[in-house]
Parts: sequence; C-alpha cells; structure tokens
Amino acid sequence: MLSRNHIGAVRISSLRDISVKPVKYFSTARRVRKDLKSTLKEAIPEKVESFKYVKSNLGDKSFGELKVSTILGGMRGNRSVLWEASTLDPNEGIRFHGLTIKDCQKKLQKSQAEADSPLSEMLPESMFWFLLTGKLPSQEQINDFTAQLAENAELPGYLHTLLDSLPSTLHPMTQMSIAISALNHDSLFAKAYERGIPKTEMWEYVFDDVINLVAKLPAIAGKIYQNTFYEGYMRSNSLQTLGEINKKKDISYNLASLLGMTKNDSVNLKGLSETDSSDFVNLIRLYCALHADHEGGNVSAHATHLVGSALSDPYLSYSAGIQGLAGPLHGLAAQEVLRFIVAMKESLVKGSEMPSDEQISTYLWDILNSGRVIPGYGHAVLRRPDPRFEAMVDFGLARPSISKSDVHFKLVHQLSKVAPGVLKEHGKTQNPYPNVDSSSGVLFYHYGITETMYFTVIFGVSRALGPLAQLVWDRILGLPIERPKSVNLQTITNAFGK
Ligand SMILES: CC(=O)SCCNC(=O)CCNC(=O)[C@H](O)C(C)(C)COP(=O)(O)OP(=O)(O)OC[C@H]1O[C@@H](n2cnc3c(N)ncnc32)[C@H](O)[C@@H]1OP(=O)(O)O
Ligand SMILES: O=C([O-])CC(=O)C(=O)O
Repeated sequence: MLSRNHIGAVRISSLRDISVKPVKYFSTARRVRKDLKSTLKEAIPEKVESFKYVKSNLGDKSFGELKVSTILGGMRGNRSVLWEASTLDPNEGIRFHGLTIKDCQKKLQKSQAEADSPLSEMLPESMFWFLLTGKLPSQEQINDFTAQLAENAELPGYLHTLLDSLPSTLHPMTQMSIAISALNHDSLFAKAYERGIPKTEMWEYVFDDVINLVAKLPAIAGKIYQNTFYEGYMRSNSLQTLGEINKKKDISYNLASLLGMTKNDSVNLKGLSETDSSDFVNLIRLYCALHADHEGGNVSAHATHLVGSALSDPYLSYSAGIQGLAGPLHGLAAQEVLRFIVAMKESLVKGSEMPSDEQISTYLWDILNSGRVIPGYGHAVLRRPDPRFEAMVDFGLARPSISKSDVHFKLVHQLSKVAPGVLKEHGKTQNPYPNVDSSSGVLFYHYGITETMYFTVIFGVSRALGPLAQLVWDRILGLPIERPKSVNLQTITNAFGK
C-alpha cells in the first residue's frame, strides 16, 4: 500500500476513471436488516404529513416582527430556516433530535470491537444515521453502514491528480473546497437532473451523492494533510500514502490512519503507542460526532442549505459550506485558538510553572485593548459555556497524560476560568464563555497534529454530516429556492423616517 508502485496504480486508474460509478451497496443477503436508505424511507411519510399540515394550516402564523436591527445585525434571532435534526437552546446548548450530548454519548453506537471500553467514543456514522432518520441505529446496522462507507472511500484518479497539482502553500481548507466541488464530476443527482427526473425522485440521487461524499471525506482530508505537510517526507521514504483505508474500520480510524497516526495501517508518523493510537482515533470519533450539526443558522450549514436550494448537487453545496467554515469567526477559530494558546504558553509559561490568573488576565486585556477578539470565546446564539467544549475537555480530563502533563491543555482549562471574567468586564460580548473551538485544537496537538492550519479540515469532515442529512430532507420535502428580499438604507429610512 505504501510503496512507490502504488503511485503507478493510482495514476493508471485515474486514466480509466471517467465514468460515473454508483454508490456500492451490499448484496441483498446482507441487507436483510434495514439499511440506512430503507430506514430513511420509513421515516418519510410521517415527516411529509407533518410538513403538509404545517404548510396548509400554519402558514399565516408569525414568530414575531422583523426588526430593522435584525436586518443590520446578521439576522440574529430571525427564525427563517427549516432544520430538522438539531436545535440550539441558548441556555442549554445543542440537542440532536431532542437528545443532549450526554444522552448521545450513552445511546449512539460505538465501534463493536471496543464497545466495552469506557474510553471508546460514539461513532460519527451513528450520529449521521440518527441525524438523518431520527432513529437510533442498532450495532449491526452501524457495522453494515460503516463497511458501506469504507467500500466507497477511495478517491477517483482525477481527484488525486487535481490535489497533487495544487501548491502546498494553498490553505488546506481551500484545497478541501476545491476537492469537494470537483466531485461534482461524478454527481448522480446532476446527471439525473440533466436527463430529466421528477421532483419526487430527486432525493434518492441526492442521498447517493451524500453517502459517496461522506465516504470520501477521510481520503480527501488525508490526502490534503500529506500533500501539504509531508510531501518531502514521503518522497524521501518512497511513500505514496501515510496510511491506508482499512475496509473493516470506521471513518475515524481510517482518517487517523491516512494522517499517519495509527500504530497499524499507517507509517505511525509520531511513533504513537497502542494506547495513544487508540485514543487518537477516539478523539476523532468524539470530535466528528460533536461537530456534526449545530442547527441550521450557522454559516457552514446555512451556506450548504442555500446553495442546495438552487438544486446545485451535494458536492457543490457542501463545498460552499466548507468555504464558510474556513472563516475565522466560524470554523477557522479552531486554528486561531491553537496559535493563540501556543503564543500564550511561549510568553507566560516558564518551565513547568503555570502562569497566575492575573498574568493571564493581563495577557487577555492586551489583546482586547488592541481591538482583537479572544478566539474560542463568544457565540452568536449560545449564552453559556458550550457543552461541546465541556465534552472535549472531559476527554482530556479522562486521560492523565493530557490533564496532568499537557501544558497547552492545562492553559486552555485555566483560561476557561479566567477569560469569562475579563470578557464580562470588557462588556462587549454577549457570551463571555468558551465555545467548541476553544478545546479541540490542543487535543489534536497533544497527539502530534501540530500543523495548526490543518485543524479546520477535520471540522470539515464532521460538519458534512448534519447539513448533508438536511439536504436530503430539503429534497424530500421539495423545499423551494431560497430568495429573501433585500432592502437598502433608503427604503428603511423612507419607511420609518429619520
Ligand atoms: C464553531 C463556531 O463557529 S463557534 C465560534 C468561533 N468563533 C470564535 O471563537 C471567534 C471569537 N468570537 C467572536 O468573534 C464572536 O463571539 C462570534 C463571531 C462567535 C459571535 O459574534 P456575535 O454574535 O456578533 O457576538 P456578540 O453579539 O457577542 O458581539 C458583540 C461584540 O462583542 C465582540 N466580541 C464577541 N466575541 C468576542 C471575543 N471572543 N473577544 C472579543 N470581543 C468579542 C464582538 O466583536 C462585538 O464587537 P463590536 O460590537 O465591536 O462589533
Ligand atoms: O452555531 C454557530 O453559529 C456556530 C457554531 O457553534 C457551529 O456552527 O458549530
């Protein structure tokens, strides 16, 4: 798998790979238990009935007036996106189909091989199944679904060629959006639309594209990592890949392997022990399940939904979501937090001695007084510490090698106690508490992913799950093209006076 000969194999297949391949399913015998599509089909009649009822009977009801401040203030509080799988309560945090994060950690399936381990985390595959269908999958269903994704994980040859042609100085998120939108080459939905299909059938092609995209994200993310940061290393070691897709493993394991971060199936770049390798895989599982969905108004979800409303295929739609995720006020904050923590450590930590709260407070005031934001703090909707932040911190606290010895982690933890007070005194932000991006980067850094520019790519693997699940529902429900009305300042002043 990792030899030079493999390069030849990839290139030759790229020449052949000009036809559209359908998503691979298992034989009928293996599909005796209900697969994802059949489970989804069962959920459709009830949802469609509810949609029809709301449309015909509640269409003229109002959630309140639309204020001019809403138009000028980033549409905050304006309820105008239909989103089924998750809801964000400002004072509680996210719920997925009514379940809190802790409920999901208890109820969503883990890897069967590790189901008894207390440190094993829920699988993102299980989260995707739940988000899409509203039903908790069985272990067998998740085993089959995981295998189906691994079966479809390899990238087409043209995508290897395309990614290899990009400069390694191009930001990984830009590479990711290019790669995802290029998969539109193989969109079954786009081809079917071109042929002409009724609206009622569209969702089935969208579903197939979505599964294909979710399956390929680990390989896209792995390829970007090795091309951007390890080209020289691979050349000097005659390697084609840092790891490989193991068809018996889940998305997170395969992503870890393609990053060269597993003890088996990869070059084990950082020399991880068996325990660290397994912990790293579980970190990806937790991270990807938690970041999957945050209702519909966040930039990446809304961008995906908006572009999809023009019947752009799932690849084009999610590529737009990735471009939104790449902004520093949204997903890129994960990268910004780590740069900020590393700089703070260099400035304040002397040997093994942690800084005092006062030193941290002064450091924060310097940033605020220079007009910058504290990355990883604040939120457009939440008004409490992000429960996803707490779940990521709990991951670190459960592992003494992180909680007791990792200075960056300790700094993040200490910062979360000091920063809210400083931000409250500063008096601007409506939420002085840590958001999810505050804690994730340090955990990846701990295991050896030190390339800060890369973190948001892993976010991109995860965020696909919620918005793409909703995209399938958008087509099932036949939602129309989004087209809000815009107004100019003259219209506002004419309407309400000076
Ligand atoms: C996955 C995610 O996307 S989670 C969010 C990740 N982003 C970050 O961590 C970046 C830092 N945080 C922020 O910039 C903001 O809190 C956002 C973008 C998340 C939310 O923005 P808003 O909804 O506009 O926040 P809010 O209404 O509280 O902003 C009011 C003021 O407080 C400021 N403020 C908000 N958060 C912070 C912060 N962390 N540090 C300093 N100032 C802040 C805003 O810049 C704004 O200032 P202005 O009036 O001069 O423009
Ligand atoms: O909800 C938001 O606006 C930002 C956020 O936390 C996310 O998208 O995960």
